[in-house]
Amino acid sequence: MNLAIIGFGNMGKAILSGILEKDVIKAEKIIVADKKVSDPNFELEARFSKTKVVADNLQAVAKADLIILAVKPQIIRKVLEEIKNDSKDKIIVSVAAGIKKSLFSQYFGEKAKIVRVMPNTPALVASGMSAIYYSKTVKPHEKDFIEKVFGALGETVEISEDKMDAVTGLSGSGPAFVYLFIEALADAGVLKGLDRKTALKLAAQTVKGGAEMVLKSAKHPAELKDMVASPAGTTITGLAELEANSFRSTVIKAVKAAAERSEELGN
Ligand SMILES: NC(=O)C1=CN([C@@H]2O[C@H](COP(=O)(O)OP(=O)(O)OC[C@H]3O[C@@H](n4cnc5c(N)ncnc54)[C@H](O)[C@@H]3O)[C@@H](O)[C@H]2O)C=CC1
Ligand SMILES: O=C(O)[C@@H]1CCC=N1
Repeated sequence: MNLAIIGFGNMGKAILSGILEKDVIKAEKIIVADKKVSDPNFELEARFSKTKVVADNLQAVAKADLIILAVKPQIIRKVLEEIKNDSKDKIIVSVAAGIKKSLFSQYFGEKAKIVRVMPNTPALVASGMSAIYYSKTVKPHEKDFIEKVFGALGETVEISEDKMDAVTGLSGSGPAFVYLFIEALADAGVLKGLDRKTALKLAAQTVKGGAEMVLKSAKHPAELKDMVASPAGTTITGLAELEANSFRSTVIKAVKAAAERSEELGN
């Protein structure tokens, strides 16, 4: 498989990192295109030095069997217009939030092999979560290969397209919500006298440990919460404060708003 990645920003880099790290596709078979490459100040990080990086999208797609589109939803139409004649019969994988299969069909035809993926940035440390939707025309061995590509970035799950906006609000945008929580925990630690470095480590490891408990213990989060909260203790006092300030309701509203924004981007 020859791979082209169009868009070499946060997500394009995260995907390439995972592919190279797990050796899913050899660097020599990958070509990356990003218009910023033509900027005289553009510098390629050493870890990507074996991969060909160009400014011209058409050069990237010319020999590709698989094209990963990692440009912003707002400019994807422009890129599709540019590559449409040179990309028929190739597998098109888009990570763009909100952009539906029906748009790709307009450019590549109804029978085109379209895959939509919603990854997240923890992919950079192989702890990503990617939800994948395959159009019916994608063959089982092609699905296996794409599963391997995104499996190199962390966990994967197959979903129907109508769930993609919900996934985008939850696991696509979710890391940013988690970082805000970690930052707030650390700030609180600093407020109570911890140094910043220690506070941040305590906060991040607490979130990581909590997540691992949910994933590995098979216990409901409510049961795990109850295990922490001693009668008349510290935890229940803190939990009461979170409830009084609508913590859960606020998180639900944040994910809902992000999912609705994803819907809007597709319209
Ligand atoms: N950042 C994230 O956490 C996630 C992003 N996504 C999706 O990934 C896509 C990319 O997002 P980011 O990487 O965050 O954005 P970004 O802004 O970091 O990267 C986009 C890249 O596209 C390049 N670009 C702009 N116009 C171009 C053109 N005409 N041809 C080729 N390249 C061009 C830009 O120079 C930039 O390097 C978006 O569609 C987003 O919805 C999906 C899941 C998570
Ligand atoms: O903020 C965004 O639009 C992208 C999609 C999911 C995460 N980042």
